[in-house]
Amino acid sequence: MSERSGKVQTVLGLIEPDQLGRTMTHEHLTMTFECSHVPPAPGDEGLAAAPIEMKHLHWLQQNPYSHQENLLLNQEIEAVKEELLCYRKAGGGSIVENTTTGINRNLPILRQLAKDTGVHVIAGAGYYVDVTHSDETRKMTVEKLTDIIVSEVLHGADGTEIRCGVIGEIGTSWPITESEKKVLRATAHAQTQLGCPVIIHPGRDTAAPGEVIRILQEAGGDISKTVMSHLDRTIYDRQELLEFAKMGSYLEYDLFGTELLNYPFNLRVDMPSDSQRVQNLVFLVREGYEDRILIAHDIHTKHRLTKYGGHGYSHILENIVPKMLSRGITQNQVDKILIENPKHWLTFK
Ligand SMILES: CC(=O)NCCS(=O)(=O)O
Repeated sequence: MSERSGKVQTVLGLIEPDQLGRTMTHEHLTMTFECSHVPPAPGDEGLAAAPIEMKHLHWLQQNPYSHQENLLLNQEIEAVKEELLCYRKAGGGSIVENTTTGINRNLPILRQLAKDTGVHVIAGAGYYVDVTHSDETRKMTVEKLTDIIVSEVLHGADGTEIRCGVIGEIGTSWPITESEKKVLRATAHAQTQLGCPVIIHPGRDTAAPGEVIRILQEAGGDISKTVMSHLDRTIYDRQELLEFAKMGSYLEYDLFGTELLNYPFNLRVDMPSDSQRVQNLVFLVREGYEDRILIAHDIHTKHRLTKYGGHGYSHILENIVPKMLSRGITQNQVDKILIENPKHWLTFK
């Protein structure tokens, strides 16, 4: 038993699980996403370099990764603070902030935002995808990576004493690279030592989530305490979804608010609409998975903030929950998805 057992670790310290309230399990409050810049289509260079303006909003919504400035969420601390205050007013209690090494985690800012807004913020330990791994990271052994991840949870990360409360989002590509496999094994070893929650960013291929779970399992990870993120853009076939669900991880639909015709990272993917995401939740609930579902918006670019005409952090509470209820998901099931499931996932063993 450690001091963390039975508790949730926020950037302001340990809290009782019942204090969490409604929780978005996959968001970013400050990060940079330059690693995922997509060159604009020929002819769009001017739009890609122009300041963000109302008249360009539709283009930005359809090409979010082709606009360099849009990838700098770290420039919007004041706007994010305002949005978190709105999130609280809308009934939100907590946010899991998934920014890991490679996309500019900033723990002092997370702590300040938590202090200023009263929203519980849980920070993420570990590493994002391979393209962001430093040479030093690539050379590390699994043991060294494990020690670093454990230390980020026990003692604090990035030279601060601010502690992470989950491992992840741990980034993986497709195919999974050797460096990413080492980080996955280190994640499983750290989870075994700490009894903590884990969250994974899978590569953009239907086979990716299952492969990640197999690697974690072989390294001794606790799959029942692991979240598979971004299922929206990763597994679309219902039979394949059920096969994956049987592996036992939490199933996360975390791109609510993203309505995108061409998904630039995998043009074969038809990004679902919010209505289709809700249909997937209804399907999983009917198949008996209401205890395994988590949802969020994964805000990681400027244009999704209300300041820029986006949906903000309260979209699920204000718009998606009523839609879920109107499609036959009960209030009790909504509470499971937004309160009980996050609580069980985030509580240290
Ligand atoms: C920050 C992050 O990794 N978001 C996921 C974007 S993706 O397009 O679903 O991979």
